[in-house]
Amino acid sequence: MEQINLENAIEILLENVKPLKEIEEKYILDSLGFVLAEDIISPLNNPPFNRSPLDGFTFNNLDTLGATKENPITFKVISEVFAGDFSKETLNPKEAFRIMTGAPIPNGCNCVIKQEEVSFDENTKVLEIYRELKPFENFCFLGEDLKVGEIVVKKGEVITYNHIGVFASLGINLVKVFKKPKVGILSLGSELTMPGEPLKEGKIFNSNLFTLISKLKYLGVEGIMYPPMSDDPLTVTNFISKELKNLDILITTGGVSVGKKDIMHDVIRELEAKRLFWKINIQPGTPVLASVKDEKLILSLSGNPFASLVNFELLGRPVLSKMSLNSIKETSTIDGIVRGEFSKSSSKRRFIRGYFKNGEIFLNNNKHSSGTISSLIGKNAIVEIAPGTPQLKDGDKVKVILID
Ligand SMILES: Nc1nc2c(c(=O)[nH]1)N[C@H]1C(S)=C(S)[C@@H](COP(=O)(O)OP(=O)(O)OC[C@H]3O[C@@H](n4cnc5c(N)ncnc54)[C@H](O)[C@@H]3O)O[C@H]1N2
Ligand code: MOO
Repeated sequence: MEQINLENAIEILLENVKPLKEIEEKYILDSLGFVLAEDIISPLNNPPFNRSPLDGFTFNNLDTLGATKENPITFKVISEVFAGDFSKETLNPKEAFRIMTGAPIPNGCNCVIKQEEVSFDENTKVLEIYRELKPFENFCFLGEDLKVGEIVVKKGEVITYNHIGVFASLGINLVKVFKKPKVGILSLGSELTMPGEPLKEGKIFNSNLFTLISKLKYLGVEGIMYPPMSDDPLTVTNFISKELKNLDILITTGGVSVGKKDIMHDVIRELEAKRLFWKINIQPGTPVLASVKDEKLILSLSGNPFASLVNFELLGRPVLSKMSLNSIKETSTIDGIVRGEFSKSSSKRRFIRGYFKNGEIFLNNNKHSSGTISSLIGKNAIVEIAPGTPQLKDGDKVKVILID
């Protein structure tokens, strides 16, 4: 099968997945990062009453007409209103309430003065005002934040922590959201050992599973983590045909190249899945394989740790983004100036790891092989090197894919 280019591969994958429209109800704190499946309409005026923005005194501003430093106007303070109280007392001329920040402004009052601007005698309850106040000075109106019936957030928005605070401010504790895709991660290879288990001769620890599960978590999806499976096509076929029903997409790693134990080709045949493509014109991650079984995508990434990450970022993310109505964010591409160098020539379109900051992309000068993982620490980007580039030099301009 001929190697196809990356853009073609993405197009084919996107043609084979649909945005997921299943809805569930979530407690607001669990809704972070989900797509809202309903318009949120304000059930109340917020704030629900006129309220004071200051600790001070409230009265009718007409009673302050003519007040100056030299000729203060005197009020009698008849009561105190605290946040959480609600005063029904009526106010006579030249009477005032003491009021605290957030407390409802009683009927008959239309302004608030802060306590630092007045003189007040606690014993006699006499208040002196030294200036005129305007109507509704220091006055927060009922509904000034939101009016009852107003659309607050539209269906289709991705819920952020700001939305969640607004929901809470309206007394809304449950919201309808679109379900996120159920993504299974299966790593293949008889050499794979789970961290925590003893490492036998010839074996290695399974890192792909952990990279991908934690990357999904970072992107807001709880991936389904399967124990690694050895290179036995029948066992893997049976497992996938049983598990695929519970998933929206299966991502596998390893077993896609041309070796005798690269079993995914047999598995796909046994499953009677439709092969969409095998091998794309990039490095690393060339032998990636994509197939569909019962309308579920099986995306089989290269086993090498960096190759599987490149495959995931370039192919997996657009797919998951479409399935999740864009709640799983795509990577973004930006220009960067190379700091450091990459001395290998690239006949194919190549992707290497780097750290991007303020327009510069810092390359580590060793450990670029697709089997090395430690040099991924501290990296937030993949650098694209065009085919036919002899080497990358300090100061070169490159395309940078931000993978955070
Ligand atoms: N004769 C050829 N050999 C290879 C070719 C080729 O074109 N002709 N392509 C090479 C390229 S490029 C890659 S990439 C690898 C891809 O191989 P697979 O995707 O089939 O992956 P595996 O063979 O299963 O593993 C490759 C490598 O990665 C290690 N690995 C696998 N899974 C994990 C894991 N979960 N955690 C950590 N490390 C993992 C595995 O032990 C191997 O070392 O094929 C080349 N060969
Ligand atoms: O292309 Mo492999 O995908 O070199 O790691």
